[in-house]
Amino acid sequence: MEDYKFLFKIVLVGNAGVGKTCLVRRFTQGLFPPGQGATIGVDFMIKTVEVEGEKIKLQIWDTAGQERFRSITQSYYRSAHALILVYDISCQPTFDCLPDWLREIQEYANSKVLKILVGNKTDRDDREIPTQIGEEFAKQHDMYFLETSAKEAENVERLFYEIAAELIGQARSKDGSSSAAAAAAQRQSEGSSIGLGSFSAKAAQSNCCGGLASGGSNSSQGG
Ligand SMILES: Nc1nc2c(ncn2[C@@H]2O[C@H](COP(=O)(O)OP(=O)(O)OP(=O)(O)O)[C@@H](O)[C@H]2O)c(=O)[nH]1
Repeated sequence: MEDYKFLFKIVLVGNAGVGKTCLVRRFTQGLFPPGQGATIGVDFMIKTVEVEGEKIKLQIWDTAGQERFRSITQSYYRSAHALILVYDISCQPTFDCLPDWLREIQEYANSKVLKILVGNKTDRDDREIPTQIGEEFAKQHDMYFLETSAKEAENVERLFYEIAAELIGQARSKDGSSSAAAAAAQRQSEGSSIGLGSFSAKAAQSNCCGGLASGGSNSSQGG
């Protein structure tokens, strides 16, 4: 039987092509998969981590950035303990859409959800959004901030471990009340510590800024 102290749900949102799937794969599988297609609907993966001596199960939901899936993805916001809002530091339109994403979050997520702004693709040398601009936006909107590269594994572990640590802190500080109790109540034995959700697949990519960032193909990824 698998034993863990808390289960936290983390949902990734942001424009198509910013690298949400790659961040999740890097963290859960240690891979930077070539030729990721666009996410259809929602994918989820599970990883158990150890933080401050506690076993924590992270259920990570990777949502589709494409507009046409918005009604599906919105339904996953509500139960999230943390929301990671991702943009691409080399693609201004993905940053310009952040206020729209915040409106969605405001409307559909729990008001106390932990929000993290992530500027991904720091390995690219065609940066359009300076770090400071991202930082300021995050501060204005009461979000944590981190820049990452799924490709080079920069700050990816840190992102998820810091979220886990923060959520543990929150759960402990209101021990006995909603969040800790809810998380503890969800303790249950399940399968392996890393698993791929099955009700979505990857299909042909529609990318941000009109083109593929790194020669992505249409290879489909079974769900
Ligand atoms: N250079 C670089 N490219 C990246 C990085 N992360 C993702 N990419 C590329 O960006 C493209 C889109 O990545 P995905 O992870 O599929 O993007 P997504 O946000 O999940 O897209 P949707 O599923 O459509 O919402 C792919 O070509 C990736 O190879 C990164 O850290 N650096």
